[in-house]
Amino acid sequence: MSETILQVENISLAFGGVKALTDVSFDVPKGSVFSIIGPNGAGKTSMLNCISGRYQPNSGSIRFNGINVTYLKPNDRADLGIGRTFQNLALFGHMTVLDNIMVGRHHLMNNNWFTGPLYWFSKAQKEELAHRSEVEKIIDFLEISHVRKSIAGNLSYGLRKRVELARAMALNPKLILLDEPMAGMNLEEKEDMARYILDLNEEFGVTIVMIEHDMGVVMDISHQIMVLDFGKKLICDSPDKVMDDPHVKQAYLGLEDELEEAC
Ligand SMILES: Nc1ncnc2c1ncn2[C@@H]1O[C@H](COP(=O)(O)OP(=O)(O)OP(=O)(O)O)[C@@H](O)[C@H]1O
Repeated sequence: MSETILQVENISLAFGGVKALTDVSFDVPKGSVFSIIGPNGAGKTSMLNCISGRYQPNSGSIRFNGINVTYLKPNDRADLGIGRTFQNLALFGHMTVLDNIMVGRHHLMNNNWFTGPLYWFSKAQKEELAHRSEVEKIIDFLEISHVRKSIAGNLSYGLRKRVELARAMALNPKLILLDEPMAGMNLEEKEDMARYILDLNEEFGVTIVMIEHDMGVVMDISHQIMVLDFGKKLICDSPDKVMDDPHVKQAYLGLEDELEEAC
């Protein structure tokens, strides 16, 4: 049986009277691509936010590599190896691509406001160069070398999404949370992004938890899919079993054609 990297148990979360999540439990196997799907407002982003630490659930627990992270701050979870990208782009638009990715690296740096001024005299310079070389590897992997010095805000949407992935990778995550990585992309950009996600998973061994609305992509690259509906888990299984499930078809009523196509 494969090892579990993320164990989510009985998570419930409410905003006032709105129940965003009700008693949701699931396990993510280490090294897998795990997708969360469901209609609008089903609780997908809320679940990602509970895992990253942006939201604290009202009840339940989240364990990462056996460590209870339920009440840890987002930065502490990042230190343990949980990285993420956002549904709406969260890059520094006025900074270069390179600087945006270096920001993702900062939590791994020992250099700080105190040692920074000693840059030329201390280990800080060496450290900066080592980090820079790691960042260059990521830039090569994601094929964004040609825009490394460009201002992030001036890039096409597809490229900005790729830079965001690069920044999340810079953190050296063991688990990466992707919130709609292909939203707003054309077909070619989607194919590229799907390939990068698969390579990240297969070559770098990073576990992926992804929210994505494009059912074709979800079916193609996921090992497991969890379906949420009105904040509750409907099913969590292999892509084929999920798409055959009558409750899933019911939740996606009106989207049967899309489901058929994806199958
Ligand atoms: N910060 C918040 N404050 C109040 N209500 C919220 C907040 N975040 C989410 N909700 C509510 O919780 C429910 C689940 O929202 P969530 O964004 O998690 O769904 P989703 O499945 O990601 O939707 P979508 O596919 O549209 O992004 C919705 O009813 C939403 O309005």
